[in-house]
Amino acid sequence: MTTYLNFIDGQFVKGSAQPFANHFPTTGEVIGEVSAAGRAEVDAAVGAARAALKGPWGRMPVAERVALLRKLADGINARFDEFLAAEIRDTGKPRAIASHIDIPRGAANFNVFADQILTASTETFEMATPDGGGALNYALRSPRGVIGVVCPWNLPLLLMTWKVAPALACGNTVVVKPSEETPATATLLGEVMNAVGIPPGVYNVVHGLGPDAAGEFLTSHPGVDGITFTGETRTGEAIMRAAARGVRPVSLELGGKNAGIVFDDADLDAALEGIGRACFANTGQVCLGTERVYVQRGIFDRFAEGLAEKARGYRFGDPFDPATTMGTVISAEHRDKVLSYYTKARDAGATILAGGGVPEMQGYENGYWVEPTVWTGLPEDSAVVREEIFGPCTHLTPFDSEDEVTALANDTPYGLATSIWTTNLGRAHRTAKAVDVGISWINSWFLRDLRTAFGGSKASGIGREGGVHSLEFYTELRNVCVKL
Ligand SMILES: NC(=O)c1ccc[n+]([C@@H]2O[C@H](COP(=O)([O-])OP(=O)(O)OC[C@H]3O[C@@H](n4cnc5c(N)ncnc54)[C@H](O)[C@@H]3O)[C@@H](O)[C@H]2O)c1
Ligand SMILES: O=C/C=C/C=C(\O)C(=O)O
Repeated sequence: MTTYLNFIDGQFVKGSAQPFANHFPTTGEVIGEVSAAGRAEVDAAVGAARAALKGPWGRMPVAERVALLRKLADGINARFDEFLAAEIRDTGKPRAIASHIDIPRGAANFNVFADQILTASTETFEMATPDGGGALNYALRSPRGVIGVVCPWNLPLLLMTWKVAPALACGNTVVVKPSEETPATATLLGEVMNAVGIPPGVYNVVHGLGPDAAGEFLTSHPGVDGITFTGETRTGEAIMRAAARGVRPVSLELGGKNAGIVFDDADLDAALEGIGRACFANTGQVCLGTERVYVQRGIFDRFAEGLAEKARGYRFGDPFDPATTMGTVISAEHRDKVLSYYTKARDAGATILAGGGVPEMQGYENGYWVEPTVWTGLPEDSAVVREEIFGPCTHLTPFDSEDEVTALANDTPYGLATSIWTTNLGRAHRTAKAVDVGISWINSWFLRDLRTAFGGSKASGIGREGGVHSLEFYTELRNVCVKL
């Protein structure tokens, strides 16, 4: 049985809060115990992070920091199989996903921001002055300080280092609060941090729940200078309230109810492949995923049957088996939440084109399984179409015109992502401009250039991370004016 310890000032330490079990979602069995941090450990972690800013880390030249970031990427890759096994045991996600997405990106994020900080420039302005001598303005970037990092459970390592890498690249120190569902890879990264020579206190991990626990203790701690959060919108609201005390900046990557839009001139096979992944990849637990698809009437029936066939084509099983293409959802509670929407859809009279229940799983009866599901026939104001479910399910609605579908797509409090499928160039760009989201894909989905601005509008978040946008959050930009 594994014990997941907190990582504070370069040491693994037990927490003073009530420990809790960690489950393997595939079988429901307890595989470990999480040593939850109390206020004392969170305070110690923030103190260690503050002290590290004043130590060698705070004085380290950029080139040295960059070399250490690259060693972190190498360190994760050198222990790839350990990180892979840890992520699979925590999430139940198939090896095929964790080995191609989670762990490679979890390592790559450190190289991405090592490159970014090396080439980052700041602005300079010459100005005229009444005496004719002129003046020069130049900008300086300085670290924001101690960053609180609060993470979700769907892509645990990837989404954690998506924040930690730029934070460290910019010279900050971090206190990470992984999701209570997925403690393993953040803990393992502590070992890599020590192994490559990251000074103690630069990277700290405190485990625990959110409200009235490590999450809240961290985000309300006065020693935290900025908070970066990925998770549910309502949690983001709670974190904003905590950050308001002391006027700390927040970067929020929140929920979504993303629309897929398929016009009748789309490449049908490409649209089915892309929308299929957007609906069902990672058992539908991807914030950028698609839980509502609008299909132009001319191809609706063909598309609906094709997507239903995709849903029926997944193979459930042992996530370590390379042949498995769909795993469980993260927890019994989340399974029950997803199945409650399956019930709502059925009770509301949805036409169920595929799935709608729980697969037969010989030998894995206690796993948190749900079937990939495709519905149609519900009104736009139904819960299934309005609310984020975060499972392998989607609702199809036919449409006729471009104006109609952009209105349908925008009729949501969220604004995270969309994918648009058409071979008409003008319509593609018009629709991408008209749909009010942070990220639009045309004839593609989840193609990620990590230099681009990543984030959502409306209830999907505040701020952008990625490329230079991360530097905007993880540094303070200061102007110096010199009289010549
Ligand atoms: N926009 C994005 O990039 C993105 C990416 C991944 C997931 N998400 C969203 O995340 C959600 C799923 O992840 P989740 O269930 O872990 O989200 P969640 O909000 O339940 O939890 C996220 C983290 O917040 C912590 N937390 C909860 N309440 C807190 C509080 N009051 N104070 C401080 N910390 C608190 C949790 O312990 C966890 O570590 C979905 O809504 C999904 O859309 C968004
Ligand atoms: O579930 C949400 C996925 C987010 C992905 C990223 O933040 C990324 O690809 O950088």
